[in-house]
Amino acid sequence: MKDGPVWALGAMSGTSLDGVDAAMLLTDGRDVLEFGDTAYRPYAAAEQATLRAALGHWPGSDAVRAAARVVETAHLELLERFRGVELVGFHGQTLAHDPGGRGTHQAGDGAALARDLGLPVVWDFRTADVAAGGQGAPLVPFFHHACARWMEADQPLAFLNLGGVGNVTWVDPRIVDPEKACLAFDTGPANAPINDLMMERQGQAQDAGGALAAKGQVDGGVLARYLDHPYFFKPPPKSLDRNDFHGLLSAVAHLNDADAAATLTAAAAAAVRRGAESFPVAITRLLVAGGGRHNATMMAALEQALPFAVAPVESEGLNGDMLEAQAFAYLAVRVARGMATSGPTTTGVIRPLSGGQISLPKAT
Ligand SMILES: Nc1ncnc2c1ncn2[C@@H]1O[C@H](COP(=O)(O)OP(=O)(O)OP(=O)(O)O)[C@@H](O)[C@H]1O
Ligand SMILES: CC(=O)N[C@H]1[C@@H]2OC[C@@H](O2)[C@@H](O)[C@@H]1O[C@H](C)C(=O)O
Repeated sequence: MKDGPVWALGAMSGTSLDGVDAAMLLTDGRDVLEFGDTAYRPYAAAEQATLRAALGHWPGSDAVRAAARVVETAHLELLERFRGVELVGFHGQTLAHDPGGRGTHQAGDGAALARDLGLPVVWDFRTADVAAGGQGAPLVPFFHHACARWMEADQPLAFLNLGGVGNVTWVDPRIVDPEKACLAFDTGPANAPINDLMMERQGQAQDAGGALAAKGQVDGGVLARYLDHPYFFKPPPKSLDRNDFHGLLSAVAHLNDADAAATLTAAAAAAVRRGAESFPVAITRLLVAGGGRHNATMMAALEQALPFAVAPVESEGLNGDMLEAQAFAYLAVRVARGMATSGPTTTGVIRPLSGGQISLPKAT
C-alpha cells in the first residue's frame, strides 16, 4: 500500500441487528485527517430474523450460512455506492463470541466482498486477538484515542458506546502511543435487552426515545441482584456476547411493560457506573456514541448515576451513529500497515497485535 493517508471505507453490522453502517475516513493509520461520506442500510424484517436465528451458532451450521448470505448481500449493496475508496474494513456480524472457549465468529466472507467490490478488504478483525489470549473486543479503543487527539483534548476522558452491548474506553490523549493511553472493556448489556423486551411485549424494535421507560418505575431489587453478577466484579479488560446476560429478561418478567423498560434502562446505566470505578485516573467528561444516546431516559439515568459530565459525541463534532464504522476504516489502515489494533489494556492480549486478514480483489 502507498505511503501517507488513504481513504478507507469502514462497515459495521452491530449486535443490535438493526442494519449496516458505513463511513469513509482519510487516515494514515495514526491520525484522523478527514471524515467522509456515510450511509446506512437497515436489515429488512426477514433478514433480521435470519440473523437472530443464527445468534449463538458457530460456522458449519445452516443458520450461520444463511446469516452470512444476508450480511454479504447487505454489505455489497451498501458499499458499492461509495466512490474513491482505496481500502475497505469489513467487520461482519458477530454471531457468537466466547473468547475463553470456542472463540469468536463474525459472519460474512471478506474474500468474496473483495472480489465483488474489486477492492482490497480487511476483515476477520477479532480471531487473531482471541487466538493470542485476548478478548477479541472491544476493538474501537485505538480509534477513540485518535478521536480524542483529533478533538485536541488535553485531559483524560472516556468514550462510551451504547449499542446492543455497551463498551467504554478511558483515554489519555496526552500520550501519543494508543497502546499506552487506553483502558477499555465492555460495560454490560445496553440496548439489546430493551429491544428484546420491546419486541416480546409490544412488537416494537426499540423503546423510541426511552418513552416507555420514562413512564415506569425502576425495580430496585432487580437492579441490585443484577449488579451482583460476577461480570461486574471481574477486572478489565473483559468482553461480552450479546446474550450473555440472558437471565435479565426473565428477571423483569413479573414487571409491567413500563417498569420492565425502566429497570433495563437503569441497568444499562448502572453497569457503566460500575465500569467507571475501574478508570485509572478520574475524568471530567464522558462522550457517548451509539444508538443509546437517542434514548433520553438512558441518557438521564447516566447523568444521574455518574460523577462527571455526560454528553453525546456530537458535542465535539463527531458522528455518534457512525463512530464504529469509522473505527473499522481506521483499523483497516492499521492492519494494512502492520500497526497494532489491540493491546493488553484493550483486549487483554499478551502483547500489542495487528489482527485481521487482507483479501485482494484478485489472487495475485
Ligand atoms: N431514537 C431511539 N430511541 C431509543 N433507542 C434508540 C434510538 N435509536 C437507536 N436506538 C437504540 O440503539 C440501537 C442501535 O444502536 P447501535 O447502532 O449503536 O448498535 P449496534 O452498533 O448494532 O450495537 P453494538 O455497538 O453493540 O455492536 C437500536 O437497536 C436501539 O435499541
Ligand atoms: C464481539 C463483538 O462483536 N463485540 C462488540 C459488541 O458491541 C459492542 C461491544 O460488544 C464491543 O465489544 C464490540 O463492538 C465494538 C465495535 C468493538 O469491538 O469495539
